[in-house]
Amino acid sequence: MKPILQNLVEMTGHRDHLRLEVSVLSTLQKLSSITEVRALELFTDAGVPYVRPRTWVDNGQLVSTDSEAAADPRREPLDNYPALRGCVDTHGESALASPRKGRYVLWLPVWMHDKVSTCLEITQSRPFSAHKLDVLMGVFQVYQNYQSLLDYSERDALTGLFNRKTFDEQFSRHTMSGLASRTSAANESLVADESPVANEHEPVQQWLAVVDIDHFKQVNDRFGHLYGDEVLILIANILRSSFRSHDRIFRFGGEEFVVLLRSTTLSTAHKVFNRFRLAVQEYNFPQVGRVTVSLGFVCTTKGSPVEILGQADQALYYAKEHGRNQVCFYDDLVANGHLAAKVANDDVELF
Ligand SMILES: Nc1nc2c(ncn2[C@@H]2O[C@H](COP(=O)(O)OP(=O)(O)OP(=O)(O)O)[C@@H](O)[C@H]2O)c(=O)[nH]1
Repeated sequence: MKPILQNLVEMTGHRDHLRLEVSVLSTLQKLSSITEVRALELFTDAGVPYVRPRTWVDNGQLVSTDSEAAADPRREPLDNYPALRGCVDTHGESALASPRKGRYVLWLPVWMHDKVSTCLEITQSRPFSAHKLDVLMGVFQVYQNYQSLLDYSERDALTGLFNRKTFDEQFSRHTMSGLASRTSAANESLVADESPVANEHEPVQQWLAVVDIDHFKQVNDRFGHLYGDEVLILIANILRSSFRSHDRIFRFGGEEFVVLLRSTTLSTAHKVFNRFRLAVQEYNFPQVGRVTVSLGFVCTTKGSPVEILGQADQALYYAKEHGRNQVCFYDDLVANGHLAAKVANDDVELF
């Protein structure tokens, strides 16, 4: 039992979901008779449920992918795993596959806010004994509880979106990995492989948008803070339904939100940001009626996190000063002479 305890201590030392996942798999892998461990990601694409490996053992090492799930060539329809599909549909705790050729597979879905996006898969060469299942479930429970604690610390209490602290961590990591992929020739094929097919004239890139509710102070002043809070919750819901699951949405504080749009072209970015703006404009907010948002966005490939955020903010304030309820792209504003490009200042470091 001692090695398991040591592994649990190591596992709960992580402050990152993916590292925690690797750590739990490494713990499970060390148990006797286990031949294979994987973490599967469950997601839907065009209404069809899929599953793909996110962490698995390769040459004796646990490896993970952070690539876009929908574009992963290893994805399979969830229907290929009937026992797991049945378990997910019935909100089950675990599922055992029918044994095939001496392979016994156990699935443990990770339920979070009544949703499942991760499932651990444990394979062994003989049937799972009751004692073994007890040990596995014990380790899994610790992992699941710790995942939800981590999740809680990463989110804003009012809207359930990721908070500013999480943005700071994820965005600096995102810009660092972007820099690495641009400077490392070895990484180029990986990045190309993981991105959706680009239009030959339009590169696929990442985009950062800052969203701010227009005249939100008036909402609070006229209807009170409770209605103001409800507007924030409803806009967070519209944000969640307007973007894809691998995009990231943060509440930055007050009535300001940030969206990180992954792997898409400039024209698609314009389209989806405007689609979100129109969805807000058309929504009938209880008591309050109509609310609008302004949005400034920029590509995340050039500059430090501070510069990128500053440029999106400049575009947002341009939108605010020129009528609100609109989407402005920083590069267009600079190209048309409406904004002066900010001079890069590598000395400034806020992250
Ligand atoms: N209800 C509620 N209000 C908040 C919260 N956080 C910030 N606010 C309010 O958001 C308002 C922001 O007002 P301003 O920064 O003046 O901006 P605005 O009225 O939206 O005007 P523009 O941005 O110029 O369109 C203030 O009244 C804050 O009190 C919150 O969590 N709940």
